[in-house]
Amino acid sequence: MHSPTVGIDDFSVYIPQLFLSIEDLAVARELNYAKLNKGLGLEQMAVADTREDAATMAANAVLDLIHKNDLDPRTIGRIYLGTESALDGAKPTATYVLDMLKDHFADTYGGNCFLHCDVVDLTFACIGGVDALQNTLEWAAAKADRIGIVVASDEAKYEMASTGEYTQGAGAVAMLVKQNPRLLAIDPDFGVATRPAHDFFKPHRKVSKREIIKEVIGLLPDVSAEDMNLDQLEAQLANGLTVNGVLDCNESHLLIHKNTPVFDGPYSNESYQARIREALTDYRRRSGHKAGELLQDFDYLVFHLPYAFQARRMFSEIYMEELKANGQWIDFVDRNQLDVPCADNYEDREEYITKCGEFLRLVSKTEEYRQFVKERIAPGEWASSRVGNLYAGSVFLSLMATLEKALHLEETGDGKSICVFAYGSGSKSKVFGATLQPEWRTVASAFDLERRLDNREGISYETYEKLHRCTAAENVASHDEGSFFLADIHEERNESEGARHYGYASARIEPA
Ligand SMILES: CC(C)(COP(=O)([O-])OP(=O)([O-])OC[C@H]1O[C@@H](n2cnc3c(N)ncnc32)[C@H](O)[C@@H]1OP(=O)([O-])[O-])[C@@H](O)C(=O)NCCC(=O)NCCSC(=O)C[C@@](C)(O)CC(=O)[O-]
Repeated sequence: MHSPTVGIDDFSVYIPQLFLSIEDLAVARELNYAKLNKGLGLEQMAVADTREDAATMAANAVLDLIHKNDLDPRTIGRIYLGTESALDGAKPTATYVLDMLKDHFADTYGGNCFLHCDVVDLTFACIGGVDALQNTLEWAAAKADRIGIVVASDEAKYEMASTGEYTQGAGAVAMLVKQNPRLLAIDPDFGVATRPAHDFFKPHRKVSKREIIKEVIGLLPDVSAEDMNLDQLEAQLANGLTVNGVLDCNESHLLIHKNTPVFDGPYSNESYQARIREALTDYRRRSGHKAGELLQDFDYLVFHLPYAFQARRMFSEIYMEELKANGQWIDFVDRNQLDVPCADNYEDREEYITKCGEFLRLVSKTEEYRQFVKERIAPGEWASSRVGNLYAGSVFLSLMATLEKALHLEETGDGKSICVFAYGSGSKSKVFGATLQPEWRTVASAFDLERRLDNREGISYETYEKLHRCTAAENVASHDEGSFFLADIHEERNESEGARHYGYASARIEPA
């Protein structure tokens, strides 16, 4: 049976209005800016404002997609959200997105205009958006008139002064998924590799009441925790069944969920490198593509980018394996006068593994590899340099950046193909192929990505720190009309505790 062409018809992006220059962060942290800029490709990081969260960013991206494509909300069968910045442990963030959109379109299409729209969150670190896409592609393939939206939205926030801080970012990418797409047809074969890992995660952190009491006593002048009867204080908090406060709860401890992850940078890089290699092998097994033909089969390679230069740094291993598979490796080694480490020369296995890592870095510094990066990978890097990590949205931002860059290249006609490498910590990679469709130029010309990034507002390091510490009471951006915002969070400890309410700031109409 002939299977229909399904894929992405259009993209919309929402990036917060505020950014911090990486140079200013480097000065504040006394870091070597050349390392961050030349080594990791960082220029700016998008910073979420006080009244922005994963739901507002997703809703803003979806709203733009709906307007751009003149969609009737009643025809949208699903909105699937990929996020690791969930606002609730049970209620999907996607329901908040739906709430905002429903209110926005109620006057035109009625208050029930999204009643039959299926929404859900998919979470798998940075790859949740790709999981949502794969699922929605299969759904759209099953029936001709199905229209689905996939949106990936996150705030990538790390502890201050950690090695993740300079990779931070925020934003959302929404995409329209349907049959006969104008932009990108996506092949049904997705290669996948999954191995449970603790390279980056956001656990529920367990804090005992005793620990909190000790910390509070430590803040008091002239009192020491040693002088207090901690057992008695703790026992006072476990009386009866009613919950009278934060510490006066029934459990012996509190579970705290933080947006900032626990992570091991070098290990996360190793996981990324291994998983994309394994997923590529699986992709070949499923699709029939052969080892050694990657650069013949695909014009561009697009990756999840936790920072702009991640892919170029991690891909050298696959590059080497490709050359080995197509018989060009020996010539490459000779031309570049490389000394290949040989296991027999090392008694210590660790030393040999270190040598192999150093050797791969040398491969990545060759002129041939640099040229390969310039042509196949770099077109997808520039937006990441200016935005930082979007977590679930990063791989899609990189796709948009590649297409917007390709607009300026005459030779990029329809029929050109892209191999996409997605990664999510924890850990999983998916590899899939996409092909540019005849109308891709018209669609990509309206992305407006570069102009949107140019129109943002730079903030000082001091303002960034306030936003990071959540001490700014109001939005900082001087211009935030035409977007959804977080109005308030219900604070009273009753049946509505924690409920979030959102609003929409209408765009100001400038006098003629
Ligand atoms: C990613 C790391 C580990 C990087 O760690 P790091 O210590 O910042 O950087 P590094 O030392 O590994 O590399 C610095 C590069 O700068 C170069 N350099 C040095 N000095 C100079 C100079 N003066 N001039 C020019 N270049 C310079 C240096 O040579 C090197 O480049 P190389 O040669 O290796 O290509 C860190 O930023 C980190 O911990 N980040 C957070 C975790 C992360 O992003 N991991 C990435 C993989 S996991 C992932 O992608 C999933 C994730 C994070 O998105 C989460 C999810 O799935 O939800």
